[in-house]
Amino acid sequence: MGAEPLQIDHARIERAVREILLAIGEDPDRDGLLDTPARVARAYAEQFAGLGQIPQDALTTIFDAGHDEMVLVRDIEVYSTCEHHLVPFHGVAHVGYIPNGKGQVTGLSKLARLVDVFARRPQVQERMTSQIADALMEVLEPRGTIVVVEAEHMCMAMRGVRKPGAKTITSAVRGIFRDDDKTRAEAMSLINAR
Ligand SMILES: Nc1nc2c(ncn2[C@@H]2O[C@H](COP(=O)(O)OP(=O)(O)OP(=O)(O)O)[C@@H](O)[C@H]2O)c(=O)[nH]1
Ligand SMILES: [Zn+2]
Repeated sequence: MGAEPLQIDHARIERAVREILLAIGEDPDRDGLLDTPARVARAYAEQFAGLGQIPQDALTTIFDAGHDEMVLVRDIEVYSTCEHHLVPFHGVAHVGYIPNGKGQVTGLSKLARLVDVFARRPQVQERMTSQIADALMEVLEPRGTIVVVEAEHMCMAMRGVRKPGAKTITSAVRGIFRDDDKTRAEAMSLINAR
């Protein structure tokens, strides 16, 4: 099942970027900036491609692996865009789940694809973390899921409070990971094992 692909309005982005360049006192017609509005439009189309996607677009492969214990993919590189300042935040996501009684699992790469569906949108880290967990619960119907995201926000590093290196850690636990301390602790020890 796939959603209608989102139509990013390149011409509109180009007009807006030209306006911003004028507003900061730049000359959008100088050589180096001539192609910038079109480049930004292409970059935004990629950065915000997740707006046109739904979790089912990512979790396309579900099969019976006869495995009903924890599956955890750690250190999934994540690049997203802070919706407050439209600058990047980046880090890693750890995504785990325990399959349901039918032993249904998804392809490992699909967990990383799911992360991207939500990362490639204007985001706050907390919502992105919850959305990944909720989508996994909805599509895979596992016994539970855990999502932990560790990220550095450029809006806190390069501007504003200027604290490079500060890490924000968010987590979302559902099902058995919420109800059972031992299961959650097992996942956290796997996530933190270096
Ligand atoms: N909770 C949360 N806050 C975020 C995230 N990304 C950015 N922020 C914060 O959003 C807040 C926006 O605060 P405002 O006071 O409206 O904006 P601002 O004047 O640019 O704030 P400063 O960044 O402190 O200069 C800031 O504290 C950011 O650090 C996020 O993913 N989650
Ligand atoms: Zn920000």
